[in-house]
Amino acid sequence: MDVLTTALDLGLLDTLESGPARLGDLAGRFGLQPVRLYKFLDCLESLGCVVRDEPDDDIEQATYAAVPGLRAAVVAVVGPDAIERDRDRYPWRQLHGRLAESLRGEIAIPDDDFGWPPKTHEQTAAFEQSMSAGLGPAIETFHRHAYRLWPGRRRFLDVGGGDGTLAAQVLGDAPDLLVDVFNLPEVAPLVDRTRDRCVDPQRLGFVGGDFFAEPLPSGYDALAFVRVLHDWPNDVSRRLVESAYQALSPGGLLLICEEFRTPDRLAMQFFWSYFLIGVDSSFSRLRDAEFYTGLLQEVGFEKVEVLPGTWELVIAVKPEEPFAE
Ligand SMILES: C[S@@+](CC[C@H](N)C(=O)[O-])C[C@H]1O[C@@H](n2cnc3c(N)ncnc32)[C@H](O)[C@@H]1O
Repeated sequence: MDVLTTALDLGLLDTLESGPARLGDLAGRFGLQPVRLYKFLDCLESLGCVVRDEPDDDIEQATYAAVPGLRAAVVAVVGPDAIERDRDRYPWRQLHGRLAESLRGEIAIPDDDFGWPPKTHEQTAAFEQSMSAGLGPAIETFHRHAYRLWPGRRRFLDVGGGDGTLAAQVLGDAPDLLVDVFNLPEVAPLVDRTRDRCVDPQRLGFVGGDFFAEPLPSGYDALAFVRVLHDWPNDVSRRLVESAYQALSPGGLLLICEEFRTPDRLAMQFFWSYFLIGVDSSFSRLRDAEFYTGLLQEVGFEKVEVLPGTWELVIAVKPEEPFAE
C-alpha cells in the first residue's frame, strides 16, 4: 500500500503511463535519489506494475514502462474511494496481534467503536457507506438480468436496502418500476441523499421499519434481500423469507443476492470475517446457494433459479392464488 500510494502521490504513475521512462530522467524530474529510486522501482516491478529494461550496468539507463491501465488500477486500490481505505476506518487494529485473546473471549471491539445496530448517526452513515462501497457485484448482476427481472413488474421493495444505491441503479434498468427501500428509520436521510443524485427521484421511495418488529409491507410484486440474510442465523433467515412470502403479491418475485460461499468470496469477505471475530452482535455467515434454494421451496416459493453473476442471484416466484374449488 505504501509503495503504491507513494508512486501515485509523487506523480510517477502519470509519467510512466505516458511511455517508457529512463531512471535517470525520473530521478531528475522528481528530485529523487537514483539508487533509492532503483530499489523503489524494484518494488513496483515485483508487484507486476512496471516492466524494466536494463541495457547495462548503469542503472540510470534502465527504462521502465507501466503495464496498461496501471494508474486506474492503483487509484481503485489506494485512492480515496478504495474499499481498503473504507475498511481501514474500522478499529480492526484493536484485534491485531491479540486474536488468541479475542478467540478466548477476553477482549472484544467495544460497542462504542462498532456494534450492531449502530448507535449514532455517524455509525449508521459509516456502515451504509461501507456497504455501498462493496455493492458493485450485486449491481452488476441485477443489471445483467434486468431484461428478465423487471418487465411486467410494478413495485419493488429492497429490504435492508442500505442507502438506496442498488435501488437507484435498478431505476435506470426498469423505466416503469416504482422502487422503495425498506430500512431502519434512521437510514432515511441517507436514502434522501441517494434520491437527490438519482436518475428519476420521484420513483425512489423509502419505507422505515424494523423487519423483526413488524411484517414486511405488502403491495409489492418484487422484493429483494441483498446481503441481508447472511447477517443472521438460519432460523432468523427463515423467518425473514417467510415474512417476504406473506408480503409479496401472488406471482411476486423474491430475489436473494449475496456472496455465496466459495474460496474467492471468502477472500473478498476477509476483512469482515477478521474484524467481526471481536463483534458478537454481528453474525456474518456466507452460505451455499443451495441453502436458499432449499429454503425457498420449503417456504412455498416455486420456479426457484440461480442466475449467474459475479455474485449469483437466487430468484423464486410466489405461486398465483389457487383457483377456488
Ligand atoms: C449488510 S447491510 C446490506 C445493505 C445493502 N442491501 C447492501 O447490500 O449494500 C444490511 C442492511 O439491513 C438493514 N437492517 C438491519 N437490521 C434491520 C432491521 N431490523 N429492519 C430493517 N432493516 C434492517 C441495515 O440497516 C442494512 O442496510
